[in-house]
Amino acid sequence: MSYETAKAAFADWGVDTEAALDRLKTIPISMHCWQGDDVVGFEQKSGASGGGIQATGNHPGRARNPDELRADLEFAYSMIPGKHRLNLHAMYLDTDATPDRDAIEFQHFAPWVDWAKDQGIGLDFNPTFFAHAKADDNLTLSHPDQGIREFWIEHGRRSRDIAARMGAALGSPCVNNIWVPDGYKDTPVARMAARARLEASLDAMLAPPQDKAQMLDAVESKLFGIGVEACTVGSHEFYMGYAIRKGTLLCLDMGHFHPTENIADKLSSVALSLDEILLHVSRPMRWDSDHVILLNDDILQMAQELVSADLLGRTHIGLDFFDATISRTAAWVIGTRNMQKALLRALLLPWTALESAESALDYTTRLTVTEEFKDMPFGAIWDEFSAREDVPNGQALIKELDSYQSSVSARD
Ligand SMILES: C[C@H](O)[C@H](O)[C@@H](O)C(=O)CO
Ligand SMILES: [Mn+2]
Repeated sequence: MSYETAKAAFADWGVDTEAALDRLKTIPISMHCWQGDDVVGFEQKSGASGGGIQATGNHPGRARNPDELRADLEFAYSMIPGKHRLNLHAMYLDTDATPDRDAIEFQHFAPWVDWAKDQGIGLDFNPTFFAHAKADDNLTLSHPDQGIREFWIEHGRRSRDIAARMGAALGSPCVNNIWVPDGYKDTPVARMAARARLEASLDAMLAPPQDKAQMLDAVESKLFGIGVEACTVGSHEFYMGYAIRKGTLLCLDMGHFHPTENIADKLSSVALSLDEILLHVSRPMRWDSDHVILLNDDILQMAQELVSADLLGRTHIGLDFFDATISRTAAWVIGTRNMQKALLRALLLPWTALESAESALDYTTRLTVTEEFKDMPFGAIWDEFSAREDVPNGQALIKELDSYQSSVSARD
């Protein structure tokens, strides 16, 4: 179907496709660097990612150094319409120096900032509280040992400084997201003590003031992880309370809740108490939290909530998945485009009609409209968006993904 025909079909329902395309173009997605190398990082050491997160698979082409990762990212961005961001973890420093985590500085990340400037993209950042000998107990900021806590507090403080410098250099606030793996494999007896230590460490870490125009603090909860099945110190309730009391962003990771819980339903609840939200868009499956996102009901409902609750202006959308069984660049491209497609579909819904049906308790009309809309020509609108942004679709996209993958397959 041509764009003009599809546009007319949406106009019949009072939906302006041009307004939807204009809005979609302005929504950046923060692509996570760690999909490109299986969460290994560039600290000039070997070892597993730890912290209960693990990429499985051995598809050829893993980026082995910052240059390879940047090349892969550039390719991925060229297959995704619009301008996006990069979400960098502290263990992806680019330097010949070998600073420990409590000694990282902005200069160790300067090549990333220069590159981001060249690309015209913003950066987000994360302290790395895993894959380190001082995290081997699965306890970091809540460790009973004060020396270990102080080590990680220093890492966190430095990460905030680095994030602020990144934000200042790029003219766009850098979200610095704190996720710690802290937890217990078996039932602990002193949960309160662990949570009090985590809170005190976070307070110490966040004490130095930062300019919100340069960096924004975010905290991320989790229900459980491999090796910490019984208790996660930074649970949802812990961080929701912390974020509300301290004025940080709350990071909602779609893979960090019980499988029957729904992020779409949480957004409006937390948004009434928080200024801004960070999303880690992911796809949980059984006990794993990080499959490449599909254009499925979870993602569609979340995007609908962002649009209907008018939350796009205060929600930072980041991705968080890692799959080493498929082309890593294809994973980024598929996942990011799916997030955009979900947003586009949400922007193309007849919200006025739906909301007036709901407020009139006319649930029959609400259901009829949402079901009829499933047959609307969303694909033609996406095709138009991609064409305007000079990005391929369908078989042309597959050809590009295959050809890039072939060019990196010889990496060992
Ligand atoms: C690498 C990320 O920090 C990590 O995935 C975190 O965000 C998380 O979700 C851990 O399960
Ligand atoms: Mn996450």
